[in-house]
Amino acid sequence: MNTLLKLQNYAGGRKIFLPLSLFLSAISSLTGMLPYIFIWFIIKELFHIEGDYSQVGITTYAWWAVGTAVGSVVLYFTALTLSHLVAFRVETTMRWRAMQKIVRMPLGFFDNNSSGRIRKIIDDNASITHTFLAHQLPDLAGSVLMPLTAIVLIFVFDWRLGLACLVPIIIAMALMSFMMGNKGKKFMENYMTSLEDMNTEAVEYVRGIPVVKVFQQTVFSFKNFHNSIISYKQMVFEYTKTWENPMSVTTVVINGFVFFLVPVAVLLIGYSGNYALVLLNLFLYILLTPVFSQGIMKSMYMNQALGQAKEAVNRMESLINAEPLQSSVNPKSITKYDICFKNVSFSYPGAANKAVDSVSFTIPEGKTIALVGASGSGKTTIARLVPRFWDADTGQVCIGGTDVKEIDHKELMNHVSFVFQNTKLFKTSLLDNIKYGNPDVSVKAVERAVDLAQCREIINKLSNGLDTKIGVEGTYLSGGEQQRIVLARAILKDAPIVVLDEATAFTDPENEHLIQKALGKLTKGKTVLLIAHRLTSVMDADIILVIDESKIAEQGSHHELLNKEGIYSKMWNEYQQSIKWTIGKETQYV
Ligand SMILES: Nc1ncnc2c1ncn2[C@@H]1O[C@H](COP(=O)(O)OP(=O)(O)OP(=O)(O)O)[C@@H](O)[C@H]1O
Repeated sequence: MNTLLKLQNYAGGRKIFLPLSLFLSAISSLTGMLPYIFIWFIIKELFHIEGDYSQVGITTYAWWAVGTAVGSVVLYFTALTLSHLVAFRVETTMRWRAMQKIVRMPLGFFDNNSSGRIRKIIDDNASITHTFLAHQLPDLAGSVLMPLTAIVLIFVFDWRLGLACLVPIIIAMALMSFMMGNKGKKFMENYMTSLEDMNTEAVEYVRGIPVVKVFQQTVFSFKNFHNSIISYKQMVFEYTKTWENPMSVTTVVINGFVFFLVPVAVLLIGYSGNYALVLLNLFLYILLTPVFSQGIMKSMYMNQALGQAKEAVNRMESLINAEPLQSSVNPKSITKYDICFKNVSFSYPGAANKAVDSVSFTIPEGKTIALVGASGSGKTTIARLVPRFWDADTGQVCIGGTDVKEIDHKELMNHVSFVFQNTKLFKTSLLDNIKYGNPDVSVKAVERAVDLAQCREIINKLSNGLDTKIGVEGTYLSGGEQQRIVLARAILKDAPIVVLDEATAFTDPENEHLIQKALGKLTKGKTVLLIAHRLTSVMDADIILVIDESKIAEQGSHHELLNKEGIYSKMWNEYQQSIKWTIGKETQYV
């Protein structure tokens, strides 16, 4: 019931259709019982059992039987139409609300929730609620009411045959509640989680196929994907095994009413004077018992469908009700572009240790600060607190003296450009890729950004120039070329604050030279936060912060830090050694 109320919240103006559909399908089920009773009267009249033969009576009963059968079908059809109307509305609203929430989530949310998982949560769960509301719900009323009415009827016509019918019903119900108990609920939860895991791992697997092929591996090399399939298989197999015996007994019992009815009827014929009436009642009960079988089977599937719908709504709501990025009631604008971290600490959700621990520093407007340090020391996390991938747990991250939480989100995004190592180009034209986020800029401005980002020779070698579509008809760019296109996008944006996280990583020397040139144009006169493993890229920074185990360990200019002979100077020496080293021999560093 709770699930139905939750679903109704998404039905908007069609809320009333849900109870209406249930009501009509309930009436349809009751009406569907009437033809059996009219047939009973027809046979009674036909064989002169307890009364006079009446031609008018038979015809009238026959018409009533046909009329109620047709009426039941019409009512059911109307109930289905309403349930479909409400199902489409609920599904659309759920998808809509989930999508709206996703765009309001902190960017860091997408680090921990892969696109595969999010797609699964939204697509699959919305579809499950649709199937439940449109197709299964109308049967809910019927599956409850029909057997209940049938139970009343069997006692009205002959309570002794009624008791005989009750035996298989009780056995089936007991087995059903055993199968559907807590174990069933837990299974549904695990089942949905398992499907999500498999989906996530499948997406990861498909993304990693080039690596799998290069190393001549099979699906078994993708341990997580393989494990997710195996654990899904095991869970479903074990659960199915627990159903094997009770399900077989239930199916036999609910389809074998006749074996319980016939012995009782034989006894009754022996004791009762009116054997014709006993036979007539037996005939009616044999007609009615498939209603029980159907009802019990339906309510069994209904229970399962209800459990699945409940789990689907809960999962959908875990996304819809997720904590979005907090926005200020009186959002402020950015007027100055210095960045200040005031005693900032941050831990990732569920992590035991802080990823950023009491970090304080200032980047004056127009200056460049570089973060260096061992892998996992917290550099990326610090950089990502500026554009609010996450919000600091304690302390403040300020731009121009204003806490980033107080700044209007759009304003913040407009004033910060970030370029990361894993760049993203859309499968559309180069022009659209560069203009992304600035759709109204002139082609002239795009051309200028292309030149500044050292992309001219990339454009010139493509037959359709800027209109060439990426990722189709064999048009692919190298990693370094893609990086330069992304830099053109950032140059066009011309944001006063630039965050660069490993923007030159994994590029060949030729590309690196061009990228460095493009970065020079992008960062000129801007407030820059730069992360780079190659220490030669950071030596010109105004200040270098050395991050060690989530804290600032040292800070100063390149020369100041070298003179300190601390962590930075050690890193610098190791870096020099590493670039001296070549395969097979050591070359002299010049
Ligand atoms: N999305 C995340 N969820 C949970 N923990 C994370 C997440 N991203 C990073 N971490 C953890 O936070 C710590 C700091 O990571 P961070 O990426 O900031 O380090 P880093 O210095 O930038 O490393 P690298 O130089 O390798 O990029 C690490 O222990 C890392 O495992």
